Amino acid sequence: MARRDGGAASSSGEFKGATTDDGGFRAGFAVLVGRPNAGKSTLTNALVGQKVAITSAKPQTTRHTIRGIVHRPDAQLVLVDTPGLHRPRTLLGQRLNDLVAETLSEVDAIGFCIPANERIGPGDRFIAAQLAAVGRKPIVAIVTKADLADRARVTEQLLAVTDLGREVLGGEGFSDIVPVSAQDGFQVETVADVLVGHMPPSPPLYPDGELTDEPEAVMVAELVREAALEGVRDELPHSLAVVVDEIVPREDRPEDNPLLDVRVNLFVERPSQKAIIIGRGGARLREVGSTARRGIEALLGTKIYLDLHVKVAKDWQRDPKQLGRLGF
Ligand SMILES: Nc1nc2c(ncn2[C@@H]2O[C@H](COP(=O)(O)OP(=O)(O)OP(=O)(O)O)[C@@H](O)[C@H]2O)c(=O)[nH]1
Repeated sequence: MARRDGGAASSSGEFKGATTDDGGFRAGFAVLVGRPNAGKSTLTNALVGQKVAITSAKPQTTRHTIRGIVHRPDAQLVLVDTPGLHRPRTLLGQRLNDLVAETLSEVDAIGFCIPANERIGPGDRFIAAQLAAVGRKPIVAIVTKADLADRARVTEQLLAVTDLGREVLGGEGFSDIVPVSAQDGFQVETVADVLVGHMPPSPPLYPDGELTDEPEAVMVAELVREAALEGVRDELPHSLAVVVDEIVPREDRPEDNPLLDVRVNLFVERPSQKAIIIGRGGARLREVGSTARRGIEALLGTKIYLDLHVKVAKDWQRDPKQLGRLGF
């Protein structure tokens, strides 16, 4: 474990408490950005305390903006989990980046996730430059995966992140720098405190207990997507789009034992990718189906029949009409 004595470094030298001066409530929006695999989804889940965003060992899995809501007695923090900011290579990439830019302009604070165990690279610099362009927003640097680095390495990374902030943002750089491990809970509270400190005085924005405002279909699609990408090669995440066709109650079921029919289409770009998803004799698709079904049943709280169809939609990433049809 890296730093148990952590705490947050604030450029102004003071720690910003959660409540307003008059002890009032704070509420607002924060977004976590960072390159693919930086740990954004895992941190969102740790902050919210329940699995809402979908994590995966493969980059680029968070295609939709998913909000998790941190409810506290003194504050409400609405977290938006974006896809990784990255250089646009395809039309889809451009649309994702537009989505990110739009999201950034609407939030009260930005959490910039940088893994403790990897050197700062061109991807991080690119994102930092994008953030600098957003203007005067509090940007909190969050050094993630602190459990994967020893104490000396975490310290070194905190210094490197400080330098990056001063260099790219100018002045004092990042408003705060916080090391965290979402995996073992180290400093997750501190990240929440620091982000809440940047929220404006406001009554709660959402009713208590609400964890996400994503439509169920999007979360169902994400669960299928996560299952389909489990253990596959790097090229597939970009080439897979999952669209829920329908979720309908099966007729003639007893009231105390309902069943939902969930029909989902998986679009890939090439027949070879279709073969990967389906597997020999359909074995892999069956596995994807049963993994996704368990998640969807837990999400919807009812038994489902999951019907998966894999289709080839050639170059769907580059074709605006296809993108529209796929819901992007
Ligand atoms: N050891 C350790 N692993 C972590 C931690 N946070 C995330 N990970 C792992 O890092 C990988 C990527 O984490 P995600 O949370 O999916 O990363 P992301 O930034 O949301 O990734 P994209 O959706 O691709 O943008 C997963 O395998 C996580 O289990 C952490 O605090 N400690």
